[in-house]
Amino acid sequence: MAEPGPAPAKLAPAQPAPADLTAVHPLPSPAELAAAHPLPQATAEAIARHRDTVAAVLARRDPRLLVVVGPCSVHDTTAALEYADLLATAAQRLSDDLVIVLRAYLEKPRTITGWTGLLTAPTLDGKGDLATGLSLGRSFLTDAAATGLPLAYEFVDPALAPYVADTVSWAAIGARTVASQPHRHLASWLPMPVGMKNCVSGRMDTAIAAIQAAAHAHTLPAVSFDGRLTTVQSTGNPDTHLVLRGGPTPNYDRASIAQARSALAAAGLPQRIVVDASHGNSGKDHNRQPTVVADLAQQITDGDTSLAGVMIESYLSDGKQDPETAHPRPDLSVTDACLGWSRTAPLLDTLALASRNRGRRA
Ligand SMILES: O=C[C@H](O)[C@H](O)COP(=O)(O)O
Ligand SMILES: C=C(OP(=O)(O)O)C(=O)O
Repeated sequence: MAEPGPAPAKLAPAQPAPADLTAVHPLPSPAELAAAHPLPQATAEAIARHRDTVAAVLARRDPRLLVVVGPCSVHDTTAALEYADLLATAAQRLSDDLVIVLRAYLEKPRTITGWTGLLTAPTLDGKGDLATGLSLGRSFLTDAAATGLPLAYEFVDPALAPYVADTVSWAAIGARTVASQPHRHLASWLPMPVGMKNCVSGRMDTAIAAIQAAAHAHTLPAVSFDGRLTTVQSTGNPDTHLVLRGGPTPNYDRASIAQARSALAAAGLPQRIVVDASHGNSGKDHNRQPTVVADLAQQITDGDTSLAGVMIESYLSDGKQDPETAHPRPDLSVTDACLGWSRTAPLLDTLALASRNRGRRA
């Protein structure tokens, strides 16, 4: 008879609840936060129209070009609203050719560690103060939406989406989360077009799989309006699309766009692509964004109808600063380096001309 093996290890007992209840910080429900920072009816109606317009651009029912532009992250809401006012004026002027959407990103995904954005760490010191962040963040989003601009937002933490989603007209699932099932399921539920970014590695197949997954209905957990964890049934998002952001090498060139078109066609998906001029496409050097935009403008002028949109990281001043600096400037990015406004405005004119030229060819 075989020797009996070692006794199975006992399962560790469940951890007791933390004794120090002062370490627990209850948050408002999405309904309570929305009541404190409501969207006026007229703004909510404008957001519904913006979502339809962005979807129409992506489906080519509207011939204009989508331009998602703005800071890498918002760390100073007053300065970011100053930027939004500049952009709103440009958006109005160029509205025959461009649908301009403000990057209003309040959550930052990190490769390893770093500041996670205003919503979760409003004080820049890395100390999470979610209650303050949610209040400051939603107040900013309602003010930014009041400029009349559609807002773009990357949903990093699915649990926080119900607090802000009603303000958003275009969403991103980022390069670091596009493989994640909770993010794909969230996208299937979000009531706006969602761009799926290629992975940091440069692979686009994960984003294409994300587009397919989010098109389906799913059952997912979500925080309800009154703050309870509930089961939600999504219907599937018909307006998801690919965002090329480069990887170790760029993927905005004609060959990469053609490769993306083929991959989308092979998956039975519409060949509609947004290209991010920053991140892997600029090697994170903001000075390279104008070169990327000029190349994309030429491709659009030459009649490429698969190019539905362009993303630019832009802010009031050129460059970036260390987020841990003692007195951060309000006008300078604390995450990726951005193009300053004076170098961004001419790029918007270039893209408007390219969009008009493409329209003339059609
Ligand atoms: O868009 C911003 C950054 O590229 C993203 O948050 C990742 O930043 P990190 O690689 O510095 O963490
Ligand atoms: C983090 C971002 O992009 P990516 O996911 O492409 O790195 C971003 O756009 O802020």
